[in-house]
Amino acid sequence: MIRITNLSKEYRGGVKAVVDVNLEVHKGEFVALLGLSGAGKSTLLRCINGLVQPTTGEVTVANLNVNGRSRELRELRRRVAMIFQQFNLVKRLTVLDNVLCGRLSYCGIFFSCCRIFSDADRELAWHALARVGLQDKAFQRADQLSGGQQQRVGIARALVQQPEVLLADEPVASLDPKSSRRVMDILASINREDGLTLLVSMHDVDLALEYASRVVGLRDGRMVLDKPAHTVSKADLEWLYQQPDDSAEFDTMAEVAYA
Ligand SMILES: Nc1ncnc2c1ncn2[C@@H]1O[C@H](COP(=O)(O)OP(=O)(O)OP(=O)(O)O)[C@@H](O)[C@H]1O
Repeated sequence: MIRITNLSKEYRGGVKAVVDVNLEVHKGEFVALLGLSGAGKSTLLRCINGLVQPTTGEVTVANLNVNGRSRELRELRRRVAMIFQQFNLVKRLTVLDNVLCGRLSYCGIFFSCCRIFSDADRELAWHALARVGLQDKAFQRADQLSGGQQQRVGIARALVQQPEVLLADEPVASLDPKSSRRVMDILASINREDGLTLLVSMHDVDLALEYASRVVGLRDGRMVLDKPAHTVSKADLEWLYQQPDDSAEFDTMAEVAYA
């Protein structure tokens, strides 16, 4: 479903955020992306949906080239939805209107500018709100909701896009433990019931190991861990989260932890 080949991203100023990453994610997998702050998780996710242009390498999603022609990119943007740590909702719009924003890529320019949605779109939005348990908040302004509720709106917006892949950039980093679990439960049910492929960057290792089927770890932009979640050991995590200063051997260590 997602194929990443020799992907590197160097930002202006010479920061190497992603270094020669090769990764294949299969349909229906639930992959947690782990690593220290600055390890390159967000950059990698953004390269997958075309928000960041890689310096070298290639990404395809469902055989569509992320850096291909603009028509291909438009199609890809429909198939790949993303949710963010800070939710990225339009604060002054209602919850329902925010969810309907997930349909914009299916409308013509006129309809999307005027925010005119079909009955079918509205039905999809109601259904998505029911799935995340927020139908009763449909007509409230988005900024009147708690963080956990706003993230659930973000998920509903992603669902109405009817994507094949859902990328989530630290979706629970700003939430309390109870809200985090609720969001993770919803993501797990979407993965299980809809067969959506999930790639989720996280800082909470326990949650990642509990919910994901596979763990990919980045360190200084390099992929240094790729294992089924149930086989990830304490030593793997210590290695992954070792501060760069702690490990003079890092550069010379040839072997990475793979299944
Ligand atoms: N737009 C940018 N311009 C320049 N450097 C950037 C840019 N975005 C990220 N970086 C740098 O690239 C590196 C990787 O950042 P990235 O945000 O991808 O890491 P991350 O693992 O997602 O971190 P966090 O967990 O803190 O979100 C960091 O050194 C960061 O400072």
